[in-house]
Amino acid sequence: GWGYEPTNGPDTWAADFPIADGNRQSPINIIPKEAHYDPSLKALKISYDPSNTKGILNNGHSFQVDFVDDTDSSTLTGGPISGVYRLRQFHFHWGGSDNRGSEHTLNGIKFPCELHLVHWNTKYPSFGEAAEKPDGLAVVGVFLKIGAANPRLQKVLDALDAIKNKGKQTTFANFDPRTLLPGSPDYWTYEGSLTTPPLLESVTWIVLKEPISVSPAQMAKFRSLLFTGDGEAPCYMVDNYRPPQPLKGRLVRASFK
Ligand SMILES: O=C(Nc1cc(S(=O)(=O)[N+](=O)[O-])cc([N+](=O)[O-])c1O)Nc1c(F)c(F)c(F)c(F)c1F
Ligand SMILES: [Zn+2]
Repeated sequence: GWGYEPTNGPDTWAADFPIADGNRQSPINIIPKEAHYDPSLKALKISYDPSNTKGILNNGHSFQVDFVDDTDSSTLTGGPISGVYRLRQFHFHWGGSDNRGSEHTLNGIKFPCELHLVHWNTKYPSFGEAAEKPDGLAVVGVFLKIGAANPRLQKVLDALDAIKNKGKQTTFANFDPRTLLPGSPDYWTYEGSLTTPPLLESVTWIVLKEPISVSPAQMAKFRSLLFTGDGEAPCYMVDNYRPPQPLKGRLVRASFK
């Protein structure tokens, strides 16, 4: 199956997922000077219920923290979206060293890691249905930059020893993803896609301007995970990011001047 190695990585995905060469693919390089300030953009309204936390899973491409999404208790509204989007899961993308790892870039600069909080539009009956619609998903992206250790990340990182291999999952409860968000509400937004197969063009991207911090030791924790299953030749889970894709005439809007 698809992955991030030379034989199955981003340059090979178009063979099985032709939409990889589509007109609204993600991620992109964000050039702040070329973004359009849109005064009509609302503030993001994020309210998560930590008791919705369901578990943490090594899915072979990243690790994800899943949330119960059968009620409107953990939602995203406002910003560039209309209606109510429910939090489904969050996950990260990161590099084998601190000079790479993020999917979105800023003026061509890569960050060592990027957090994605995946939400789906409740005007559709399910996540799977929403993922097939042009306004079905909203993903909030947060850059992580090297600095002081981030205490908010630690609870997530401490769970990784239990999910070292692909397919492993463990209990994870009462986590508030809001604690991972930066102080500034400023964001860029554009219409894009999932950045992993099936690369569906159903995502309104909301990329926050202010990064959060992560320490080198914490980055080493991310890099201790394995792409591979128990009993397979071990391959460290690093460089699980897709590089920026062509903008193809899309507008990037900014919520701030
Ligand atoms: O649920 C998904 N989560 C997800 C998205 C991304 S993402 O990078 O594409 N993203 O949107 O942030 C990265 C990872 N990850 O663990 O790395 C993820 O686990 N993907 C997903 C899927 F697997 C499907 F089979 C499908 F039909 C669908 F609609 C989906 F949206
Ligand atoms: Zn992602």
